[in-house]
Amino acid sequence: MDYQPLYQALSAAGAEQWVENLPQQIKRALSSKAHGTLRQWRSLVEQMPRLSPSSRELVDDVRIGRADDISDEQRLQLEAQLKALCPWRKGPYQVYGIEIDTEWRSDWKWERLRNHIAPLQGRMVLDVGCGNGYHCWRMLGAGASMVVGIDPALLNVIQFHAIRKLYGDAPIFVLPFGIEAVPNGSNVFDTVFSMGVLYHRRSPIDHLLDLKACLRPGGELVLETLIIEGKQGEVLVPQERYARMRNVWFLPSSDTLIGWMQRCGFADIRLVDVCKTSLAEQRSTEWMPFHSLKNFLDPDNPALTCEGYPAPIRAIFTARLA
Ligand SMILES: Nc1ncnc2c1ncn2[C@@H]1O[C@H](C[S@+](CC[C@H]([NH3+])C(=O)[O-])CC(=O)[O-])[C@@H](O)[C@H]1O
Repeated sequence: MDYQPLYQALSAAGAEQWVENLPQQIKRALSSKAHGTLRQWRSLVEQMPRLSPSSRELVDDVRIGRADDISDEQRLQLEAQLKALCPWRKGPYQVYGIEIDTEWRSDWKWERLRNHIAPLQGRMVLDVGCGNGYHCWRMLGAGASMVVGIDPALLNVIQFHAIRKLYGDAPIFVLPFGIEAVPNGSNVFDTVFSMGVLYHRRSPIDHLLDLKACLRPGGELVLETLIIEGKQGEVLVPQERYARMRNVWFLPSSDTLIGWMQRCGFADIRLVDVCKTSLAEQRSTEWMPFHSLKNFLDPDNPALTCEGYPAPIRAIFTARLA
């Protein structure tokens, strides 16, 4: 992938210090010898064909090309290549007539927030914990001038490379590391998204401060996370697992989280959506055949997780950096 447009945009925006290290950071992560299957995944993407899609839709879904752009044989081969990158968690994607039916209906989350955020037209956007980049594509579709996603899970990054190859050149990049690898002096983004990440962080306040450090003054934060119902000051710290996930730390009430955001210096904080995750939004599919939400809830009481905690409720907040 040609990262030059990314380096140029970041340098022009004033993040020269990051750009100095970025090529090394990317190279190191994508050639990690500690990761057994990484080389296999990368060669799978290399073997995928460079096609010319007759259409590219990003506004209302992510749809690249049509079924009749390629032969049946080509489609079967492409489908097998994409399946070799399973499990696909975030999507859905339609590519050359292949429906990648992912574990999550990530498009539903986008629907819940799209009318509440500052218009992305011409904005430089960072999506922290972007998964395989599904929402990054929707951000590009909403007119962002450049979208940078970051995610430390390498299968996600490789899935993004696959979709990016099928789509063709575009100002969209997914970088193979977490928020902690973004250095000081990267406060160049007009909008920063953090969706589904805060509860994975052991220090939620530091996460909010890290997000703040990526925003230019006046920029917008879009924060989506698991919450609990409760008053100001209430927060759930699961004893061990939450909905079978080991790495879940802080589930605040919405008022508690608003307090944390205020304390971190965010202004105009708005709670724009609260939604109980349904079994239709997160489920096992042909493209993610493992256990999903249904298996993580109490079989006798779907209002509870199998550990006895309140079942997942997700909230979306917007805020501005004063
Ligand atoms: N330190 C970190 N820095 C950045 N990303 C991280 C970090 N730790 C984990 N992640 C990444 O954050 C993503 C969270 S998933 C949300 C995806 C998308 N945003 C969505 O809203 O659908 C939600 C979930 O699976 O619980 C994963 O892709 C991790 O690899």
